[in-house]
Amino acid sequence: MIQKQDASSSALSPPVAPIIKVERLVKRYKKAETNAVNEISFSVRPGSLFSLLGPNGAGKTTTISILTTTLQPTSGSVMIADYDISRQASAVRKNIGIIFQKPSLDLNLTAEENVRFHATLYGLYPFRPSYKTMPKGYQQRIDELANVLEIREDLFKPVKKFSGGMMRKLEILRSLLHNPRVLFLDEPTTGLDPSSRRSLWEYLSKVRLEQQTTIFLTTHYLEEAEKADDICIINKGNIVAHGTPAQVKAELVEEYVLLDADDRASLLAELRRLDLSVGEQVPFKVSLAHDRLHSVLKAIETPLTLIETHLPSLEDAYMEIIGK
Ligand SMILES: Nc1ncnc2c1ncn2[C@@H]1O[C@H](COP(=O)(O)OP(=O)(O)OP(=O)(O)O)[C@@H](O)[C@H]1O
Repeated sequence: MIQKQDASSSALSPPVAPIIKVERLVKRYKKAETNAVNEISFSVRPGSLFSLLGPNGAGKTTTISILTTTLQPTSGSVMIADYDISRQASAVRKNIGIIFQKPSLDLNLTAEENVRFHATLYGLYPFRPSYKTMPKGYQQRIDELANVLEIREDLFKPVKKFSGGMMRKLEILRSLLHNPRVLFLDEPTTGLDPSSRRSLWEYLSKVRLEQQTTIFLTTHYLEEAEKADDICIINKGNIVAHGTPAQVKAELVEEYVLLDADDRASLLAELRRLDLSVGEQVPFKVSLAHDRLHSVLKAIETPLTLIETHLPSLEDAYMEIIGK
């Protein structure tokens, strides 16, 4: 198992206190025979994009529900922005924004009304009957976010006229209104077409850069997780890999090149002289990181008839882990 628990500290930068710290978290549902989440520990760096990946039933929703204070853990501890989720749940809620799998907008209201009612419900601003009569602070914040998300023009339109992508943007806007330090997204792009999915990602990275928000994401889409700073793969309630996408890939899937030549004896002798790990089977399979490939190929003098590189994708790593 890969576990890079302390990706935040390096020789160049001082260690940064995690914004989320999960320690030995366990959830066992009533009457269940096994733990849905089985003593998992990980931490998330402030301002980073963190992705929790796993197949159906892995324990992602259970974990995100505990972290967002909607489900009680069986044991273990979770700290978010220095608050304990069990003892300081309301302080945790003030510091987080949540976007659930199912949209929760009122289709009969305009976009701005949806945001206004939410803001009033959460005690962020006193209720006023129109946008114009709301406090200046509210108007400025909603304008700023609507500009980032590029839905300024649509703020006063009824939500029932919105596309799926626009609704998602509105939900993001609404969840960011109180400046949360962490935004939780549970499979946010499920049901969106590829172009809405792409633009949602652009908006999320913009928001992350401009608002310094930490993003905690669960997804089934590997290409989305590949954009994350850190990923954590869970399967049957256990962490099976944790690190940057590159670390997960590098440690789980081998990078190699297949080489062949008419004069195989000469090629094999050369590969061995270059101190490369290679078997007798043809074509020769040479374990080689891609950054060394060029120099090794230049050093080989035997004329080659085959050069085939194999670079692992996160998908390869994922299938490798989940298949076990
Ligand atoms: N309310 C519940 N009562 C009993 N068992 C549950 C409950 N919710 C989830 N489980 C079980 O806990 C395990 C983890 O489920 P969870 O929903 O957290 O997985 P997931 O990774 O979010 O899956 P998916 O990708 O399908 O949403 C599964 O075995 C599931 O059957």
